[in-house]
Amino acid sequence: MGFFDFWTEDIAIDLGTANTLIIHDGKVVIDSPSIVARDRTTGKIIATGRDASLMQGKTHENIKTIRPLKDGVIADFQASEEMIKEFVKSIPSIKKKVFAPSLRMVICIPSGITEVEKRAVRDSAIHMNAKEIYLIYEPMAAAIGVGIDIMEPRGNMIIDIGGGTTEIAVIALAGIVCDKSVKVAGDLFTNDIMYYMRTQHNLHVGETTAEKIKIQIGAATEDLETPPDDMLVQGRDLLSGKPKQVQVSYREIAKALDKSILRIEDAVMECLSSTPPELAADIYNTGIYMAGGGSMLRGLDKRLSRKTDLPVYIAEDPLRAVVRGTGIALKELEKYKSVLLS
Ligand SMILES: Nc1ncnc2c1ncn2[C@@H]1O[C@H](COP(=O)(O)OP(=O)(O)OP(=O)(O)O)[C@@H](O)[C@H]1O
Repeated sequence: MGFFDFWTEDIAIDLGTANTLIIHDGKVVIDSPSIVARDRTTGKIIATGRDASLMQGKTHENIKTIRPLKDGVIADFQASEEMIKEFVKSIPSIKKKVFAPSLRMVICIPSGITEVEKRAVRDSAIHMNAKEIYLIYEPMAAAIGVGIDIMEPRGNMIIDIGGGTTEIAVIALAGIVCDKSVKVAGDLFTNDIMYYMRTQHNLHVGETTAEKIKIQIGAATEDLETPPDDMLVQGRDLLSGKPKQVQVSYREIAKALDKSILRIEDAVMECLSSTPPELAADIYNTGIYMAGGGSMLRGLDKRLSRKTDLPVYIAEDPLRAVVRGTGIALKELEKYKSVLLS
């Protein structure tokens, strides 16, 4: 270990549209919604992560909640930098330090990201005192995170359904052979539910409530083997303006999400049809792996399996697969150098 290594901390970041996760010393030390709350009069950030997320939809005119990432990329640079700084500062072993350490970072990025967007991620890391920065594509990180040996001469398909994007990739010999990134994921599912409640029940529900509906009774198909019970949903009646409650079934939510899921199905089929035949033969044997929070939507694995005639497996801890893979790449930098963009 060099002298200056005492001042260097290694961190792996999954900077997601919905959640930011950080691994430090081999452990997940931050797992928090990607949200900040800003005081409009002073311009200062007054809450970050979970605290800011509790304020969402309940703020007055002096407070604004911001989600700094949109569709997997940084949309508000200042807010995103301040958010990551707060997260890094709150890591217990870094908090104890008198001087801010310099950082060696591996950050994962969507595969459909542009050069300008990559530059923005790098610049943000530099402003945070990062002296070594590596970027890794999300599907690659997800594949490592679910335990796929990406170095092998064997094709594997991975689908990462996050908050802003769904990334589909075929990986072999440590490279992405073909990929497809669509802006259809958890956030759009939530919007679909808000729209459905407005148009079918005349009920205006907020984003937080719509996300709760998605998690509690959301489904990708109307024929679930073990369906969840109906849910009572409260919101504001669009006609009378009064608070109102309605009962909603998973079948209704499956209908509400159908169009978005069709778009994911199409993207998967497109990726499969551009896969070279030898790799397609491998995928026939290995099946498809899914990661990301969106992959937990009930029945989505079955629906994709029916569509592709392939077995579909969901990662053990889908919300953490990407950060786990990013953390492994950080730990074994030499081994994974060929998949890291420096
Ligand atoms: N049980 C569940 N069922 C359906 N969706 C879920 C469930 N749990 C979490 N989600 C959704 O998963 C999404 C977040 O997933 P994840 O943390 O993987 O995304 P992200 O990495 O922040 O996004 P991106 O990769 O697009 O930048 C959210 O939209 C959330 O509502």
